[in-house]
Amino acid sequence: MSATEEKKRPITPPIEEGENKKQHTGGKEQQKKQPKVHRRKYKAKDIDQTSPMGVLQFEIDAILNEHNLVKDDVSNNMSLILNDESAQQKYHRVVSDVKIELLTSNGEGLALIPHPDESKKNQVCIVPFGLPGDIVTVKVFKSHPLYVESDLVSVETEASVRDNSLINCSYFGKCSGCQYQNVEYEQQLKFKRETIVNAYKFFAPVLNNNNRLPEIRDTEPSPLKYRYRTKLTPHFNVPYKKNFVLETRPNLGFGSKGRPTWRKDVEIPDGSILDIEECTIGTPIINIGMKNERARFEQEFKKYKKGATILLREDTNVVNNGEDFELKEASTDVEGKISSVEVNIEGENKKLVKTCVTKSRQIVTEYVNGYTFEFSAGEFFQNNNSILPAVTNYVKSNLAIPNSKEGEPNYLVDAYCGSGLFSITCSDNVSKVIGVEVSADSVKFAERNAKNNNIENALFLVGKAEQIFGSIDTPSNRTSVILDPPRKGCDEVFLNQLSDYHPAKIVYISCNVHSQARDVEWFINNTENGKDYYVESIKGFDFFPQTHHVESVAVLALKN
Ligand SMILES: C[S@@+](CC[C@H](N)C(=O)[O-])C[C@H]1O[C@@H](n2cnc3c(N)ncnc32)[C@H](O)[C@@H]1O
Repeated sequence: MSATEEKKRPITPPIEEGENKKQHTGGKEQQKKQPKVHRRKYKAKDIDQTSPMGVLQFEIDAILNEHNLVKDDVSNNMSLILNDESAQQKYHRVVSDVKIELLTSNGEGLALIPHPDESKKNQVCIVPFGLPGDIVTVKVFKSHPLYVESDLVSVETEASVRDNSLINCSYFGKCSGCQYQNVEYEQQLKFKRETIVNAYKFFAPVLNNNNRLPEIRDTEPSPLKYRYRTKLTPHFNVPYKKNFVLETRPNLGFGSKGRPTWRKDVEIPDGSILDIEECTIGTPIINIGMKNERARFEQEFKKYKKGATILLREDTNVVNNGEDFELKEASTDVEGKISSVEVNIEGENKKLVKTCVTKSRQIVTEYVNGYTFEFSAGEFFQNNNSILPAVTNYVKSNLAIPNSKEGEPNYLVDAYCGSGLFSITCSDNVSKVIGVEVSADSVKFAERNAKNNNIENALFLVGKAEQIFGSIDTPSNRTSVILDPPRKGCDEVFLNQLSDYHPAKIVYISCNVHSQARDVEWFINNTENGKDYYVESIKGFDFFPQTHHVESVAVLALKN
């Protein structure tokens, strides 16, 4: 055996996990001390079931069910893959003739491919940018106990939903931001509705299996399909080395999704961060800001000792036509002039003057349905301004308490209210609004926003939603509650209190329909008064066209 062959040998013999090592060391001479062999073990990470990785487990079950398979039929020998280089090569290979069967909630294709080790077995393979019906070639590059990850190499037969001529961005197919640019918009909306259907199937099985869910409504389209995102955060990396000085400008842009090669019309350079000059889902002023900040970075990158994120947040100044106005601090062009974009408001004698703010503590303004909202540029605010009138109107129309008599008072509790978007836009239909929010900073803005919009019936409290009901004195049978929690959803403490409070209506808005479905199931089936409610409607809103994301609004009402 030559020296090079020697080097290629596996580091350790391929011992199965749990196998008695003595079997391999039998014989007297084996009593001698053997050098300790370090074997790598697969460590499963704790995952939130409602995160994309958690949802994937349900999606794997779905594809297995479809083929009458069980998990053993697709399992991978992780001990072997981690400890045996030749096994690794066998697993991480190119596979052709792969049929994409499902789309995950993360917007990736899911397929079954032959197992590299056992002819009777298969593997579940994730194929980013693969669409249901595509026949593709993939390169498997990472293995997990029940699935493998791959890059899309080429598309041999295109799915009927694929139309690559629709692609609007030269980085689509490698950038991790968009998944659906090559799908007609109507079809994107259908995919998103399917995500909601599946979320309730996976996370609300009791309600789903007992026909206690309404038909999921059609997804509400975004008025803007591109150029809608009012916030972008391009970033860059600097290698971590002592006294390291950057010689060339690092890539500034967004994370890449593997190393796919399927786009034959453009060559997208590799890199964990793609260098992106323009993002077609960002608003015009955000892209002007991106150009300005890239030019500045070109001059200043040597100053950076570590990677960073650049904030680009749209700021909207409402200006009466013909009135003089001064622009606040914002991104400037190479000549030091503040960049701005003007938009006329139809039928009104005012215009919107938009700039791009880069400082996270700076106060910015959004204009929604005639209301203005101020908040810190780095804080949460919905990122697609164009769909906000439709969403806020929908929420408002669903707060009405059934069988109300003329003149009867009615109240609104807006849990997780942020800087007051729903409290304020829904305030004119109700006697009093109480907004609750954990961030004191956001509450200050909610109060300020109520004042600026001449809203006098709103009160905002700093506190955890889980602790609010003690301090809320509105009669529950005349009160509707809005929930708009972060991605992880509500906790059981909150849902129990909500059930004890027993409001007349609940409108639950969510950017993670999986945690929403879990919470709705738990609220109705596990809380004291949950049985008094039914799910009146569920509808998706497309805040992020071209991507897999969908927001969902579920309305719960009291049974008669
Ligand atoms: C998805 S945002 C919604 C904000 C607001 N409804 C809007 O649309 O602008 C969720 C908000 O919940 C707040 N939050 C997070 N955990 C909370 C908790 N336990 N109690 C109250 N608010 C919380 C966050 O600070 C954030 O403002």
